[in-house]
Amino acid sequence: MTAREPLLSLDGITRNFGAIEALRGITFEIGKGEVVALLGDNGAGKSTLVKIISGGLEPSGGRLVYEGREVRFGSPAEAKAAGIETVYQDLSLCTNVDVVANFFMGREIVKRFLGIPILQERAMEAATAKAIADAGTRIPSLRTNVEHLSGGQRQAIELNRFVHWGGKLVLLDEPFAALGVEQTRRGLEMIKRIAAQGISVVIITHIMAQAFQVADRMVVIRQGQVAGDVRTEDTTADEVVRMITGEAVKPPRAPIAEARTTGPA
Ligand SMILES: Nc1ncnc2c1ncn2[C@@H]1O[C@H](COP(=O)(O)OP(=O)(O)OP(=O)(O)O)[C@@H](O)[C@H]1O
Repeated sequence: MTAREPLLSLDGITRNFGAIEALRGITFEIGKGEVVALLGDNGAGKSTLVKIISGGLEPSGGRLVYEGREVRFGSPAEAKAAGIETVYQDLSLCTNVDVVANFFMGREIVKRFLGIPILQERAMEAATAKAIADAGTRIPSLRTNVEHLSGGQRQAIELNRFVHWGGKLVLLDEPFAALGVEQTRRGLEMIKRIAAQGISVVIITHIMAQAFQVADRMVVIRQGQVAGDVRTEDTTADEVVRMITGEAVKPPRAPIAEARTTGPA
């Protein structure tokens, strides 16, 4: 359980695909400004869970409580409107336009002059420059088409955009899989900076060192259930591996309360 004020609580989330029970009652919380690493073996259910949180899949059962209210996201657009978004490596950027256009995609600043809509290019460029500078991201020129930027720079733009438009929970599924060492280091630093601003982050990673570098808490999923929910400072890589492989469960699951066989006299 998180020590912080919860932003999102998952309560008994299940998801079936036909006869396959991909998620079998997932319960944990994500605190405000907390970085939670979601760990687990292949097929454990991590991606399914992330899709449910971000509106890409509906749960078969259970509840999502977000900012104190039960929610149901029918689509990624609904989750995004609520401030929850999955950032996939550069998939949501338009590569044939520049950084400013990407930053304001669908949210362009337009003023009408004699009834004619005019794009406020300078205002948009200034706002993009400020957001990117505030985040400490370095990009050669905001007028560069995104196709000419590196994978790390594209990811930084996506994250900066998410923060700029009031995002509250960002989900990252193996965000550094295609990045080099230096770009990964910058990406991890950026996650920490984002979290320090009060934004919550869920990161799926198979690389234990990355989880230890960036996460406040680790939630281990095994066969569709939570096998571990621990603060990073209270665990070790060895213990997390044992939770992933099923040799350890932490905290231990509460025994199922025995049914009362005798009623009150
Ligand atoms: N659309 C689907 N149809 C049928 N089964 C699915 C579907 N999506 C996921 N599954 C099954 O649900 C289970 C969990 O899959 P999921 O992709 O969530 O695991 P994962 O932990 O993200 O794995 P990986 O690390 O390999 O990406 C697996 O048994 C998988 O085969």
